[in-house]
Amino acid sequence: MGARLGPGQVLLRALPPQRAQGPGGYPMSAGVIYWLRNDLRLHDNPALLLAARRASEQGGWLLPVCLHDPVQQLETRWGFARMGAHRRAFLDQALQDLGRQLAGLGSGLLQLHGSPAMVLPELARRLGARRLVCEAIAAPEELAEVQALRAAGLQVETVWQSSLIDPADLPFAPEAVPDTFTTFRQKLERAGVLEALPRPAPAALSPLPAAFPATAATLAGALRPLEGEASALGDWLASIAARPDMHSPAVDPRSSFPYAEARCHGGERAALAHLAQYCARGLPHSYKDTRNGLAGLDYSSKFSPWLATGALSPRQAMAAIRAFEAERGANDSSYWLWFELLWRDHFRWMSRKHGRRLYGARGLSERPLPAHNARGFERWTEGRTGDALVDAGMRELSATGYLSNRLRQNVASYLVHDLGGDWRAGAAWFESQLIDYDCCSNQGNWLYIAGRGTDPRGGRRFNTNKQAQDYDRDGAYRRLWGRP
Ligand SMILES: Cc1cc2nc3c(=O)[nH]c(=O)nc-3n(C[C@H](O)[C@H](O)[C@H](O)COP(=O)(O)OP(=O)(O)OC[C@H]3O[C@@H](n4cnc5c(N)ncnc54)[C@H](O)[C@@H]3O)c2cc1C
Repeated sequence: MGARLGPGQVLLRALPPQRAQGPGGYPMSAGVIYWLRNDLRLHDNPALLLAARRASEQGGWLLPVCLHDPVQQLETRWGFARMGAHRRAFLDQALQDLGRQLAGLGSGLLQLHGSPAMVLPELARRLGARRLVCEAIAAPEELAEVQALRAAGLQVETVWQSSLIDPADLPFAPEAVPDTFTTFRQKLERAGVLEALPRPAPAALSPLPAAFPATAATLAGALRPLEGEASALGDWLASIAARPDMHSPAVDPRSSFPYAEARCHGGERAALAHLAQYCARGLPHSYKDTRNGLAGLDYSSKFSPWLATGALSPRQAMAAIRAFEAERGANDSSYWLWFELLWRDHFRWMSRKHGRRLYGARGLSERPLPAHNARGFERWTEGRTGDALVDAGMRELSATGYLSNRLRQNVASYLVHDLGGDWRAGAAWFESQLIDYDCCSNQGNWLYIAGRGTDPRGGRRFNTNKQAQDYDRDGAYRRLWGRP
């Protein structure tokens, strides 16, 4: 199955004849599809718990599914694939881990190739299911995906679970969240609002559909589901099963997040092990002093790649930090982890509040449309701008899929304010490259730098020479990444 085939083509070619149907085109059967999105974990996953409950209430099966949408492989308008090789490789690690974990609970993970609107309703029909549960994501494309499933007749339940603070605990309506971060944080802290407590992982899951032509073990084989199955359902599933190009890039040993090493692998087990060792080594006590570092694993928490894929829940991370504080004392640094995780929350609420407007060229501002400096942008992506700090950062990003916050700020500012480039091209490049790509955090931070978001200060311009003096005085970082 070629990755470039559109989902429509895939289905039209591959579908076997329809089986007998019940009302609304769905045969009657007790079963629930759990569609995994950015929540690739068992711990603190209320959506999975709800799906499991629905399945057992009906005495039916539960099928965990994740999709590889070909849209991710298409070229953006800026001339590169939406999901680059590092992101794909890290995600694949996370899916393999989850597949094994689900198999351990007597279930499995089915990975399919296609868009949600094309694949999920058809899968439901063929399995005789109508119910689907997934996490809620407050971003335009993700909302449209759910709408399309409902329009296709599926009974979709979504569960909001990606923020530290539960929506019900906010001291204001989610639609009225203050636009400025400081006001948001202060109101929460004055009201004594705390993060929601993480929910335990399920101890067992309902079985896979009986009609399903594969064992849990073959399903857990991640990208090799259903080969050689003879039934029509098996043929159909095999024909749309994902087999993305699996060339994992070699990871540069200079990386601050060497995800080729087991300790930094994608997936829940590595995430939880990382969190445990981060606290056991006392690093929350020094976070605020080290967080502006540029190279190495320990200068910041490195939670973000696991948070972005959902392998780590922010509530679980915060629970570990609270336990650390209870045992070893709180200080400014451990507080600052909460502070930064609140930034992540704030960008989520902003996306939920302002919706599509945040994704337009002007953002929330009335300022003229941004220009696109095509040659400058190309030099920027390749680390050939002539600014040593920016170039070093851009090389690290494309060689490893990770970049420190300090350098993200500098390279973003340089594109927007020094090269006069379109912030959307920069955001799209980050989306393609970052293994911790998170739609709300990425969009929010780029808008913030470009002065087109909710921050009242009208943008941030970083003086990269001064930044190099302040944060890379001895030039070690620029030397480290001085060559590709
Ligand atoms: C232009 C730009 C684009 C960015 N794009 C992303 C993105 O796609 N995904 C992403 O997770 N972060 C993004 N960030 C935010 C930040 O750079 C990363 O979250 C951070 O570098 C991740 O490393 P860490 O986990 O070690 O962070 P730490 O410093 O240890 O922080 C702990 C956690 O707090 C949260 N956090 C910290 N800073 C921010 C911030 N500025 N905005 C939102 N959350 C924050 C993250 O969840 C992070 O994991 C972006 C920043 C900039 C300036």
